Amino acid sequence: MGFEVFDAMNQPMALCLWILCTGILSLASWSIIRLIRHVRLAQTTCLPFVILPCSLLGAPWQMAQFIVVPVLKSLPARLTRNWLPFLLFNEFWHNGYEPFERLGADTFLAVSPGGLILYTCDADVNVQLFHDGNFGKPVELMSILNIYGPTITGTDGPESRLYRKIAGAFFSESTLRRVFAQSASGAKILIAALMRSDAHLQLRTLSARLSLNTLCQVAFGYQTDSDLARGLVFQDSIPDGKTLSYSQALHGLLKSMGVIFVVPHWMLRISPFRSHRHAVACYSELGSYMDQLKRARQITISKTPMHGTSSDEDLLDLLVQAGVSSKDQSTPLLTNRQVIGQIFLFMFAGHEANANLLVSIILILACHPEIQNAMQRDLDHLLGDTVPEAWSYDNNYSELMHSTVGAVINETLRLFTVIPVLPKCVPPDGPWLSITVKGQPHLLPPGTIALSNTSATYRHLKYWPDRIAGMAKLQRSRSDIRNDARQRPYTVADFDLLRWLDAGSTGETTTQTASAGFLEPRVGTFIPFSESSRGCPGRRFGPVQVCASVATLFQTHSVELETDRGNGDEDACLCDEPVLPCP
Ligand code: HEM
Repeated sequence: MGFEVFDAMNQPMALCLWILCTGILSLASWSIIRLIRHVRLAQTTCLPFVILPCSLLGAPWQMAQFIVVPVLKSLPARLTRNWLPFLLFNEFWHNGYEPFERLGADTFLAVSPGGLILYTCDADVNVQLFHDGNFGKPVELMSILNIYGPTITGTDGPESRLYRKIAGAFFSESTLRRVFAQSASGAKILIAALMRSDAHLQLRTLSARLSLNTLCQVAFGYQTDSDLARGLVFQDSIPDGKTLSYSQALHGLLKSMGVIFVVPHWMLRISPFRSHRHAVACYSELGSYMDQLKRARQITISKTPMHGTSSDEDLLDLLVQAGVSSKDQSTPLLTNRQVIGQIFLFMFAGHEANANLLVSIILILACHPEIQNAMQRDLDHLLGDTVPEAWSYDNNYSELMHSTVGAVINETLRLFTVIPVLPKCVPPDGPWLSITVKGQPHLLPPGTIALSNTSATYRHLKYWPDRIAGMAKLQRSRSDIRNDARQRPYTVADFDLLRWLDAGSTGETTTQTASAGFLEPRVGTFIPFSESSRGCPGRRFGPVQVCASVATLFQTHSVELETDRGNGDEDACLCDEPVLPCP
């Protein structure tokens, strides 16, 4: 009797244990079989490869890394340093070229049970990935952006090309004129906000609000300077029927995209976590803002048939018109979901990178007063005492971009690259594709993901010799520096304007060329906006916006590091008088 009770109690537990063990064993066998298969595939390419326990892009790693990475990092570095960096997406920027250097290859495959990923920082391979039209975009990685409808980025092939074609007319010279003027006007409002004593704690938020407001005014005819002024003091106006302002909804959503993408929305609504309920509120309120925006423009267009003639068409005109039938077009080119999908994508892609770039510039200038001083000298020379309202894209932009201002923007884009890796892929249902590495062709199997690592390319000494950090290295051995993450010889220390300004007069012309003394980087070595058919459509919009903002901010004001807090922390703050004289 006693034994029967014991058996009965343990049967469920034994069953669970058996299922667990069988599951683990099956998963392990499946992983080993797939790994062997992928290693064989990697061998056929004749490229160097490194074996990883899982794929950087796989869902299991994405979910488990927050627990596993601290454990792996606590192990002796010699056990992990040759492979772990290739699994740490968020550290690609920090690591720069170092993991490639350690491995001794600029192009190699990472092989795991999840598949093959090509990592490269070789300029020639970058060029092939961007310009060979056979390489596609791994849309499944980008489908997180399709939360309101299919987007230009979350699709590939003819569909993505259609969205691009519709939006293309917006990126014209007349738009750039508006961007320049609006950015200067917005930056004046930002100055007032930055003068507040706690502004340095909100630099990123303030910059994002400025950038979003500029984009909205120029691309969607939405928001005003007064909205910006209120937004920058966190007194946004919230219309009746809403609980969040438009920018609160968008920025709140961008923080929680993952959860919105993965978890059913009804679950988020009843979740005990406030952050979940907030995420879904941001999602639905932003959806409602975009819908209202679209409907209002539809009404305007239908009432004024001449509205949106080619010179004054904004992006919203183009998208809304593509979503309605007309005399020439009996079936609309875009469905409602496709229109809203593009509005969302452009709202996101059109302001985030600019905002981050402006913040990086402000911080880097605070770290380098001598560079700030030089830039202000150029601003004095080019703009004198004229007010921003008197400046224009036609008269000032090109000159500014060939001066220290352009050098600051480019050097910041190089060292603080906004997107640390650009993904491409060999289409899973297509043929093997060839890439040439150091003159040798290699065939990549279908389904291979290719990551062009811009952070590593921009810190590759072959393309970007470290003229300043080289001096420091004379005093410390390279391996000392490499093993001490805090002392790495790049980023802030490596910020060097003369690369861009003195290009014609340095030995760098062997690898790079110069136009009117301003560096034109060798193709494939500087790709902040990506290239070719999937390159950034805002590649001119972004610099125009940032250039006008920087000129406005720094013509009359300076930033300096606030170092008197006694806790060793340093922040940037804005001063109404130039800290350093601008002779
Ligand atoms: C400094 C500012 C900017 C930087 C550094 C930047 C950078 C980039 C990069 C690197 C990509 C390619 C991403 C990839 O291949 O995965 C991209 C794509 C894109 N960017 Fe920008 N961008 C900037 C500003 C803008 C602006 C102002 C707009 C629009 C007004 C914009 C709209 C887009 C769009 C729609 C895409 C997706 C293109 C596609 O998937 O085919 N960007 N951007």
